[in-house]
Amino acid sequence: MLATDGLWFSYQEEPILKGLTLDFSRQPVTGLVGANGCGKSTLFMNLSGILRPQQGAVLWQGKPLDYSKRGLLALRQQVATVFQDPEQQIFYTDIDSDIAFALRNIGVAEDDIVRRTDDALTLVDAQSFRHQPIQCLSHGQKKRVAIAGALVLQAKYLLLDEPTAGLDPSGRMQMIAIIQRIVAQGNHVVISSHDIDLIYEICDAVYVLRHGEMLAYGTPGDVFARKAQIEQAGLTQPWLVKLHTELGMPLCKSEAEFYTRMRGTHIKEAS
Ligand SMILES: Nc1ncnc2c1ncn2[C@@H]1O[C@H](COP(=O)(O)OP(=O)(O)OP(=O)(O)O)[C@@H](O)[C@H]1O
Repeated sequence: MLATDGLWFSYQEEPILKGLTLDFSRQPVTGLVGANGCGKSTLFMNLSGILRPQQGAVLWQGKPLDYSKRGLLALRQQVATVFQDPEQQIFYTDIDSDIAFALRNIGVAEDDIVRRTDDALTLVDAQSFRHQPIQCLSHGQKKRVAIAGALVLQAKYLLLDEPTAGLDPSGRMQMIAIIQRIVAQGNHVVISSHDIDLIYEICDAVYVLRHGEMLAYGTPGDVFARKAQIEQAGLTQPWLVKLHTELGMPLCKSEAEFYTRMRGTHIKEAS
């Protein structure tokens, strides 16, 4: 269980996160949305133990986080964070060494390292560029290497900060498929993103933050239907929700579902 209980965090004297009580274990994929500066990255750094709340707690497996070196090492094997900028997380020039780095650090046997690295690279579709130097990779490819570096730990929770930022449409679709594969393996994913359509389509639950406070929580369909509240948070509704609220079209979870339902409607009208 990964959660927060009345968490307050300030930089210097400035409160940024204000009494957040959130639970990321309720659903496989939880979204975190809010305007620039509302505290999403700060929350991720609290969840991964990089920052420590001044009041309240991060709860891991039902207990307040243990900030000892040992406690944090154990946490980071179970809760892995992939930050927005992949350059922040890549240390080596060759992909295999970079991904194996964390496993060597925790003393995993070499045979296991080879197997786990191979599995992680397959999961993120990185086998085709596995032997290229990292500096020759595109932004999207580096992002996938950074995710593989987190997956290799076999963490139960993956925190993804802006997973689709800077990706072209096909890179974005590939990222969605990767996230779905990670979830299909029984893991939890928390996604912080300004890509509101991604959050709507891929998440099972969404938290909306505003100035460090929780403004709303619920299923994407419920949360994004509340237009005034979404605008209050500095956000806009996903396009599929706009079609529903503005034009009365059926509320669909994905583009594919929308086209299927619309085709069905047209066929009925034509006959
Ligand atoms: N190291 C720091 N020292 C002081 N203030 C900081 C620091 N890092 C972030 N802040 C401030 O904390 C607030 C929240 O920042 P944070 O990066 O968590 O927001 P965010 O929701 O992730 O924003 P974005 O959507 O732009 O990525 C902002 O007002 C920011 O200026």
